[in-house]
Amino acid sequence: MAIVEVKDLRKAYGGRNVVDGVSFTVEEGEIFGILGSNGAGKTTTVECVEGLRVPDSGTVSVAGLDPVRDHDRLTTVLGAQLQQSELQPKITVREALEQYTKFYEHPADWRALVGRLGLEEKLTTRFAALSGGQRQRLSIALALIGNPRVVVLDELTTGLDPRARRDTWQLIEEVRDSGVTVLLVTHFMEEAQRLCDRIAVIDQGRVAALDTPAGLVSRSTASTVISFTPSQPLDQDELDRLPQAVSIERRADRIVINGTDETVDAVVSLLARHRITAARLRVSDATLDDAFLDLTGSAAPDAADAEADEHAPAHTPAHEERTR
Ligand SMILES: Nc1ncnc2c1ncn2[C@@H]1O[C@H](COP(=O)(O)OP(=O)(O)OP(=O)(O)O)[C@@H](O)[C@H]1O
Repeated sequence: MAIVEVKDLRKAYGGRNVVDGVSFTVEEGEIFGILGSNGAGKTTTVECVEGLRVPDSGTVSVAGLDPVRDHDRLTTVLGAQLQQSELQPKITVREALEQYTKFYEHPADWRALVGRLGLEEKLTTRFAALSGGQRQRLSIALALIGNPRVVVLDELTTGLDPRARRDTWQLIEEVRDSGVTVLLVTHFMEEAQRLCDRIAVIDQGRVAALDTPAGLVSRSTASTVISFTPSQPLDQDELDRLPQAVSIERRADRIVINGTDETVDAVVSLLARHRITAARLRVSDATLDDAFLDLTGSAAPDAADAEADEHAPAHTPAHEERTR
């Protein structure tokens, strides 16, 4: 059963459509990913779901509620990840949990959440003294305090080191396993591939594709990657004529080609024709990065982008129209 329904959502700023007819539904119990490059319109989309921005047109429904019109009731079904700026640096973990508990009529027991999220030892620690990973744990705890049916996590693991990121992935899976639907906004291909049941790839305000991670990879035209080191130089014109090759890269002495099984057959014949041997020949399935490139025409946003974002100024104008 769909718990979030977004239909033909549109939002423009300064005459530019930043969300341009986005539609998707999130099924109860899934981790649904919104994946896209910087500025693709991901946050604007989920903030419309959270009722923090007012759509220009289109409809959004969360458990049957209109996020803007029914905002008070929405907070009982939807938990949003805390923005760091919303907590005082001096507040302790315990104080934050107690304060948030008061916002809800039927809150979860914060002590149980603290146990689940491994924050027991940190109850008297001030927010400013928490590590990035601990802040994210607190952020998840605060999003879950109202016993929501859906949580929205926007770039939750940006800025975390790989270990803390993996720990956070496990927590997100545990949240889903406890019956809460997760709407996850991310830059990270690996994160999307590992966690999401389905992914909407957003490109320039539109849904470029919506499928399972495996479905996105297999529907991309470049579903296979072949790489090898030829024993003699290969003529570029001949490589360019390979059927269904989406990209051909030379990396030092290696050639890496994204294509299909037909491309692989053609590479093998080409090598045989010229009596060229291929050292360290590898044929593998394409990854979500390859599919992303194929679907959006731009390279997958990588960790470096995300780390850089951390230090970029937040979009403050959006908050002017926040409804809470
Ligand atoms: N309140 C606003 N006023 C003007 N422009 C805005 C506002 N909010 C967002 N934008 C612009 O809309 C576009 C989409 O922004 P959005 O934050 O939704 O993208 P995003 O996919 O979440 O990007 P990122 O990954 O960088 O956060 C961007 O070009 C952004 O600068």
